[in-house]
Amino acid sequence: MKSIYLVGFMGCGKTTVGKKLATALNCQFIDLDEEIVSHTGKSIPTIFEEKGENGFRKIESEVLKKVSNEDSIISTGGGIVTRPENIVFMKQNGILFYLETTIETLYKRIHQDSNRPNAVNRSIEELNTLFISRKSFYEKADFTVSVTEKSSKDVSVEIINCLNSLR
Ligand SMILES: Nc1ncnc2c1ncn2[C@@H]1O[C@H](COP(=O)(O)OP(=O)(O)OP(=O)(O)O)[C@@H](O)[C@H]1O
Ligand SMILES: O=C(O)C1=C[C@@H](O)[C@@H](O)[C@H](O)C1
Ligand SMILES: [Mg+2]
Repeated sequence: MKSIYLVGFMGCGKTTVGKKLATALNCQFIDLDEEIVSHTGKSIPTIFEEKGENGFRKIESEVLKKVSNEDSIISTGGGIVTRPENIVFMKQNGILFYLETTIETLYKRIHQDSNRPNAVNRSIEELNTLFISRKSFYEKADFTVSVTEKSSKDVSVEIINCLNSLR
């Protein structure tokens, strides 16, 4: 099996669905944000504070390359697609699933969480502007799975069915 990358905006469920998928498929689970924290020894808000978003993106690309293994489910960070080189790398190494939903759903899930510097203190309109600016990059994924009004288990079953249909 190739690596499976989950991409999509903050709050679409990449981490939650990724864990379920890895359990169901009995393979390694890698959360890129968690890897960044363990490689640097710093929280994501601290990295943003100290190095800015550009510094964070540089580390993110390095860690992506370091941890990408075959037979893994890799939940990426919401902004991974902002660097075209990351999309090229992930496409060479695996299959990309875009977990797609509405800005209303995303906003409800993330607006109270202080661990996402790009979401904290942003109105739904501001987040929507960021979402729209990234949409066409997420859509470069091999498959788009709508997650609206589906449980994370349902989403993982849908991804497994899609993978089975490729065999
Ligand atoms: N299908 C779902 N239905 C309801 N709630 C969900 C679903 N998937 C995820 N959530 C909830 O939404 C929140 C965000 O989920 P999660 O952390 O998995 O998103 P993410 O895509 O990994 O975000 P980020 O890009 O910031 O890493 C969590 O509180 C999670 O429990
Ligand atoms: O969408 C974003 O810009 C981000 C999403 C998170 O997963 C983290 O990677 C970080 O908070 C940045
Ligand atoms: Mg996540």
